[in-house]
Amino acid sequence: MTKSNVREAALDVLLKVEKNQAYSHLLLNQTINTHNLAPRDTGLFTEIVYGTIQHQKTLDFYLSPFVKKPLGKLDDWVRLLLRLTVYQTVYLDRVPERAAFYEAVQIAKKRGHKGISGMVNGVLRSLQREGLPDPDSINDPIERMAVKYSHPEWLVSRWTEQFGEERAARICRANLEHPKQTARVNRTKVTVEEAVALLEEDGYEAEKSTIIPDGVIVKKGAIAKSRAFKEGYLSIQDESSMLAGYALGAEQGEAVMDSCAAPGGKTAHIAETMNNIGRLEALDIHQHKAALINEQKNRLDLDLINAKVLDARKAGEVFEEASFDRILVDAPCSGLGVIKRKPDLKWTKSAADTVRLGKIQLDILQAVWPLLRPGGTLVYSTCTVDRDENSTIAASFLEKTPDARPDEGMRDRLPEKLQQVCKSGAELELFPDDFGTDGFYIHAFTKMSSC
Ligand SMILES: C[S@@+](CC[C@H](N)C(=O)[O-])C[C@H]1O[C@@H](n2cnc3c(N)ncnc32)[C@H](O)[C@@H]1O
Repeated sequence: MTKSNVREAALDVLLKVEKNQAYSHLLLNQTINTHNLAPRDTGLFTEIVYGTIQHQKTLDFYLSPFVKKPLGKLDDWVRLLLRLTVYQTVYLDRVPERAAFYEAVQIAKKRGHKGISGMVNGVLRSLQREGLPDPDSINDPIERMAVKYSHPEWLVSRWTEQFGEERAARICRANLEHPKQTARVNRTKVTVEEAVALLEEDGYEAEKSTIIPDGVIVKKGAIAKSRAFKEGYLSIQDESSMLAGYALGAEQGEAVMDSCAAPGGKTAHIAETMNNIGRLEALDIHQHKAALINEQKNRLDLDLINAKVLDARKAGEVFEEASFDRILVDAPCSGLGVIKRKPDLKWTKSAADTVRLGKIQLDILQAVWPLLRPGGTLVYSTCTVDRDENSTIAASFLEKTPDARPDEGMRDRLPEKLQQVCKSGAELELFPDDFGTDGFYIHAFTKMSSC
């Protein structure tokens, strides 16, 4: 595939993301497979798609002085072509400006009439001549931060209110970084050292995580294609997500429920910490997603996992009261902690989503609570950075549940470095700028014995 086709393929994906609100990571994988992109093109293609979505607000700020009408009034493909071209010239060292401009005009000629290619050429040349406008010239602090770090204003304003201006800026900056490629070692099969050695033997650049004992960072090579992955020694998982398993602290022989389990990343971790011995019920509301849990179970040889299609809010109709030692509620959430990996989330989610999802989270917590035995542990976790979910929901749950207490022992079950950033013994609010992971939230509760 030529470079120009790579850019056209990127433009097509961006158009689909914008029009259908389709998820970029799914479309990206589809396009790589259907176009049979060579590995060297895959890198540029992925970079252009993610980078353009990630930086779109800043890119629009750069472009708008040079486009006569508001950018929103341009045809979608023209706006996206301008964005992706400026993205390459500003953020990618290896793409010469001349080449990116030339390709953009060629694509515009192919897709539109002569006037459009002339307009694209004119805008790009003016920008080249006059230089990029400076976001620091914006007076309003929220708008300035939103433009500078390419986030929607509602989100910047919300994070500033919830966490202060400095932390909000750090979150936004961290969201623009490239995500680390990380995996969790299946300790029922190999040690971390053995997994790293196997990856290196196969030409991967891998090292132990500095924050998670079972974690591996892979700097070069696709984990999913590795022998170690195929043999079931590794699971692809962000280091932050590995924390839920530690916080739960499930042990061999216990009865455990993972109430929102698909695709099964944390279920598998729990099964590994239980040494594949005991009882592990893994629920998910969606039939097709429960199949993903079974895929993990089979690949990793963790046969204690019992996947079930079930709405956790109805778990009481299926399971007996007080029948579980530990329950994980890794709840559906707005995902605002994973913007680094899924940049479309910041443009598609709204404040209303956090309220709607927060309510579902609370309903699930209350529904599964009776199934926990006295003295047992429930861990509530999300991959969002938002207090309308997370701490507000945890507080509401505690208020409505007389026999629930914060489990102050949770912090001691976490890896050492994470203990230092816990808000209390029972609560961790992990920001994407803390250790370069995704943002994550954990609150552990324990059930009082009624005596
Ligand atoms: C954050 S994801 C879970 C990720 C999973 N724990 C992992 O580590 O792979 C939330 C999951 O909850 C499921 N879900 C949403 N509402 C649910 C409900 N009422 N009962 C059970 N599962 C639900 C979704 O289908 C989704 O798979």
